[in-house]
Amino acid sequence: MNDETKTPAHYAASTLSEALPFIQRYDRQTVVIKYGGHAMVDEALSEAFARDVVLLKHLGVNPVIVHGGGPQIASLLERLGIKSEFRDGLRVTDDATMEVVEMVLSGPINKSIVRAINKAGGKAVGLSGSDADLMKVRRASRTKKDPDSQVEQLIDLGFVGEPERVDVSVLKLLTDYDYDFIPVIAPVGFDGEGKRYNVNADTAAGAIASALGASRLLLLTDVAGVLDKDKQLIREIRADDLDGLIADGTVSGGMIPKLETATNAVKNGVGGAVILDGRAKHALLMELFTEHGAGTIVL
Ligand SMILES: Nc1ncnc2c1ncn2[C@@H]1O[C@H](COP(=O)(O)OP(=O)(O)O)[C@@H](O)[C@H]1O
Ligand SMILES: CC(=O)N[C@@H](CCC(=O)OP(=O)(O)O)C(=O)O
Repeated sequence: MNDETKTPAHYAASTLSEALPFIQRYDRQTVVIKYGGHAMVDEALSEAFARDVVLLKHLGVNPVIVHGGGPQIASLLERLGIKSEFRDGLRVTDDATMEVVEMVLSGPINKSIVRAINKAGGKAVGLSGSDADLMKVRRASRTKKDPDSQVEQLIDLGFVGEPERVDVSVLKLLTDYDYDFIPVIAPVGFDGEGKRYNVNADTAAGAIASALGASRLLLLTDVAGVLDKDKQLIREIRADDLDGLIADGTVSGGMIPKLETATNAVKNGVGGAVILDGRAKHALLMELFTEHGAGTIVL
């Protein structure tokens, strides 16, 4: 049969057939998907995302979702007249901010993702890092050189947490093949005293992917991947390149914790971490089940 006589159904069937080696590669493998706040603003895209997650599950992959919600937190903080600032891509979090962060992440955002997946035929379960001892954190600290004295100064980020210990037992239970649940996790952790902490969603996803020994960590965001100074997509980054990319200003803002997460996850045994465009329909399927992949892979 030549190409002219092929119908769309023929193309669909051959696409499915070409996906076989990828379906075999990811059979029963855990893939942690970080669903960023910027990638969830469009309702049609959110529905497509939920359908793709359910399809992954039916194809034998074990998807675990960790979500963000930065823009949604920002909008509620603004409505409440609470000022917010970021340092090194992390939101400085005081008491009042923490209240809003937990309200937004563990409330409407988490539940809307759960409902979208369930509507598409999956069985999603909403959790936060505070459930079942999932994500114990320590207070995050950052330092900055004073430009005049060149002395390192401590930056206080307030209630920002860095994962210290991830207990994946609840995730193992939920994703057991007898039950087939899809965990959807809000990045709110707790410390040894039971205090709640705001964790950057990329960082949370990376820690969970490492603890699960995931084959892939997919970080969905609102850019095509990591861009160079000429705004061209960088297809591959090695862990050793990161410091240089930060130092020369190629990456900044929210891309810093994203790349730190990706490189740490790979160092900790995750098969590969990919930063990809959540605004592109079926980005997940393209990345996992086609030759082409999408975005920037960190190896
Ligand atoms: N080199 C870079 N390539 C791509 N994006 C970059 C780069 N440096 C900084 N960024 C910024 O990082 C943002 C992605 O991080 P963030 O806003 O935290 O996303 P998300 O909410 O999806 O986690 C991009 O929208 C872009 O503004
Ligand atoms: C400490 C810190 O910065 N926490 C983030 C948590 C949400 C998040 O990471 O959301 P996105 O992935 O959509 O950016 C915040 O408060 O915005």
